[in-house]
Amino acid sequence: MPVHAKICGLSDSAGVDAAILHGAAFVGFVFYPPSPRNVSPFVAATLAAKVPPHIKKVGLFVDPDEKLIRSVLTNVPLDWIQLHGSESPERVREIKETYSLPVIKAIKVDSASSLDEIARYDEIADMLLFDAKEPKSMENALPGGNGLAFDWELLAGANVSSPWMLAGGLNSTNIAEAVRISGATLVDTSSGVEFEPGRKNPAAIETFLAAVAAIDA
Ligand SMILES: O=C(O)c1ccccc1N[C@@H]1O[C@H](COP(=O)(O)O)[C@@H](O)[C@H]1O
Repeated sequence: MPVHAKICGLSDSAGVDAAILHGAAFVGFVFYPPSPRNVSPFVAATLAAKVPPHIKKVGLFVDPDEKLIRSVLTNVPLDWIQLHGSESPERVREIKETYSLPVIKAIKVDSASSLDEIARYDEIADMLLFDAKEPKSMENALPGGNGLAFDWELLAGANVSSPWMLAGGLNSTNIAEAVRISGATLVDTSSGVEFEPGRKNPAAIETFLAAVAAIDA
């Protein structure tokens, strides 16, 4: 089965162009001010205008309030909302219904028990995304986008009925193994295609997407 990729945390034209040219299925913009990848609705609107309709535009939020979501959606024609905080199932449902957009809910994984969360969101979110849980010991950790991988074996036997995406520390050198072990058909990267946090590397985006395209999942 083919594997499709999301390139997240895009904040400039060169990164967006590389994602489009080399076959991303999704592009992501971060609307979370503490992140080095945060973009204003104005910048995101300019970048989103470059994206052809077959590539889906995802807006990433962390426990967003209505004011933030509205200010983004007024300017940026998102196709998906990604919720990467501690949003409850009720809040996920509310956001879906209020904005009539499909929602990706991130589940943070650090052990088998993390997967208990699947049952809480599986019938509510339109897609789940598995990312590494940020370790308490990590200084300046973000709620995601820390470039950390988790034990992909945990997903091998997981019972998920919604579509799901693998994230967390993925790059061109580990993506084939990550897909082989986890069984993912959708993958997401941000840190793995950067020069430094918040500065995407177009050549690394190209290499990552080529590695994804070469996978015979
Ligand atoms: O990228 C961020 O700055 C970010 C901030 C807050 C929540 C999530 C964030 N990023 C998302 O985390 C996963 C994994 O990223 P990485 O490849 O390990 O860097 C991915 O969905 C990012 O978009």
